[in-house]
Amino acid sequence: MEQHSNNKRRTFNSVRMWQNHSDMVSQALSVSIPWFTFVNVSFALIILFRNILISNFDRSIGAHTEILPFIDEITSGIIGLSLLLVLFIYRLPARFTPLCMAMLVTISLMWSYCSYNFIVSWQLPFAWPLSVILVLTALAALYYHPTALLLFITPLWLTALLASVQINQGVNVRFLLVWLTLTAILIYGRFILQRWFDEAWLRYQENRMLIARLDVMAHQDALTGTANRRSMENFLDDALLQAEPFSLLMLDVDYFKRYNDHYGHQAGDECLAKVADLMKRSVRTPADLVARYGGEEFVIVLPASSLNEAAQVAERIQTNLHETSLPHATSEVSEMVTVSMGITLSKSGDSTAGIIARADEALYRAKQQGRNRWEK
Ligand SMILES: Nc1nc2c(ncn2[C@@H]2O[C@H](COP(=O)(O)OP(=O)(O)OP(=O)(O)O)[C@@H](O)[C@H]2O)c(=O)[nH]1
Repeated sequence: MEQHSNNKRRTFNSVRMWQNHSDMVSQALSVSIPWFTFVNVSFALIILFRNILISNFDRSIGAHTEILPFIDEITSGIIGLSLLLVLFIYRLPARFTPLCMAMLVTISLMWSYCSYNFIVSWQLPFAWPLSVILVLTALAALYYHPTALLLFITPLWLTALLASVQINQGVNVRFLLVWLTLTAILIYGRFILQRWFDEAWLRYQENRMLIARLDVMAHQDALTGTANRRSMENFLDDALLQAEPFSLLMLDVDYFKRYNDHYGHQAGDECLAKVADLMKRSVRTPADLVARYGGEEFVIVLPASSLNEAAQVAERIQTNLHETSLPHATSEVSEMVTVSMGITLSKSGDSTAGIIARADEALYRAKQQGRNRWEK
């Protein structure tokens, strides 16, 4: 039975990948952080191997070469920290812990230091696009996580402004305009991306509710709210795979044709729903399965139970039925609605059809012996 519910849970979980919004954010993080790292590591490697990629690069920059070894250490640090970040995201359940935040802000500060020196000390214009690409990468990778995004882009973005003030010895209006335009592009872009993310979450939730509704429709009997025949057969298949024996009751309402003929089909429906409710109240635990087998016939499966326990459930059904006192004026056995039941115990090598057939035979005997009773 455990396996049955596990199987069900597994199927359901594969459909419901995200339990909540933060699960969705976690999944997005685990997908985008490797790419974010790839961009950071690639840029850091380009800087580390600059003299191979551009001959005599270090000699061409002239002044302030004493900080070059420090820049190399910093870019190596960026590579190390970026790889650690991926590792953390995969080891932890893909959430931004304070440690990940600290790593992110450190990477950004390291880049800020590099780009400040590229621009201010060596007057290298390619440092601007480097900052812009890094910021746009962060936007694409982290737009759904505002704190992480802000932690990464703020130092870089402010450094770009600071470097411009330094290099121009004051505020350069044209640069300020470009900087402000890029800031607006960033903010607007994040807003649009976030809208798509929220839209996707909304659609996902709607689909989840729809799947849950379809799941109920596929496994439940609409009239009585009990399990339907298909889910009963699945339950039985699983129960037969377990080592522990279980018992099964088959129940049929006595003289139900006459009930319908006398009270009408709609009253018949109501009677079946009441009998089903009463059966649900009579079983031992919610793990016991009450199912509508067809028409006015029901099946109860009692996992890990003996024939005696099944007999106790049968007795409880009869007592509850007696207390409920549903009138049945045309029954030959009572003035109230009664039921007949067949009980059987599972055997090794049993099949679903076999155990149902045995319960059916026992039910037939109960009918033959006068109804309003149970037989095993
Ligand atoms: N109201 C209603 N009647 C149903 C439903 N499904 C089956 N029935 C009726 O249940 C009756 C079953 O009748 P029979 O199989 O002859 O059995 P019975 O009258 O209960 O007699 P015994 O079982 O021998 O006691 C039929 O008249 C079916 O139409 C249902 O969903 N709603």
